[in-house]
Amino acid sequence: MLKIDSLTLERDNQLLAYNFEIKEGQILAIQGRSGVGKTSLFNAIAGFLKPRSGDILWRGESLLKLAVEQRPVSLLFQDINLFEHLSVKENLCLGFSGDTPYEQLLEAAAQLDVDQQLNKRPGELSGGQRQRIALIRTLLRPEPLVLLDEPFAELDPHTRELATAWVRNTAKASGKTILMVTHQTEDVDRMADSSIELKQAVSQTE
Ligand SMILES: Nc1ncnc2c1ncn2[C@@H]1O[C@H](COP(=O)(O)OP(=O)(O)OP(=O)(O)O)[C@@H](O)[C@H]1O
Repeated sequence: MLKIDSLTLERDNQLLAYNFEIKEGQILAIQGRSGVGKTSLFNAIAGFLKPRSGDILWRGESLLKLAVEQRPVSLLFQDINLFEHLSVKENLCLGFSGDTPYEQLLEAAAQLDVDQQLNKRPGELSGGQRQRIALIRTLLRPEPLVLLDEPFAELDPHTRELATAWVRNTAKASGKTILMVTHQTEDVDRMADSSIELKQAVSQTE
């Protein structure tokens, strides 16, 4: 279980408030207007933003006392970070300590139609191709909790369908718990086990 327990974050003199939980192995879609605090929530779960109050509990333990690198979290932000001096294939293999699942990575690249791009540099790829490379790496990393911030934004409808199916199948096969920000109702219908809509910031701080 991931429990977001009466969490508040201070951002831009506003207090953002969250309270929900998700069972392990489930996929939760998070919706809500621009600026409502979806990315801020991911920053707090990953450890980049310190909450003002409340708690984030994973398997009953607070994540707040853990440093970023100790948290059981793999995340894909909107501004995808790929290293330009490395090939796409090297980028794909980054971040695995020890056991890099080469076969799984290559199989995923083929399924998502980016297997012809592996020897290129990230700068030679389209936005949608970069997004798929980052998505593969984020999901195949060993961390059990996966945060995806608009992971399909750059994809055309056909590729989007491929990618949503791949994410769901991969997550279910490996028991991942996924929080996914999306503005598309069809992503929610195709992928999510449940969804929540975040509401406007509750109050202004002094
Ligand atoms: N680095 C930052 N420093 C200060 N305030 C920030 C920062 N990033 C975001 N904010 C503010 O925090 C609030 C929530 O922003 P956030 O990016 O979490 O929203 P969002 O729901 O993810 O929006 P979008 O759908 O546009 O990505 C906004 O009022 C925003 O202006």
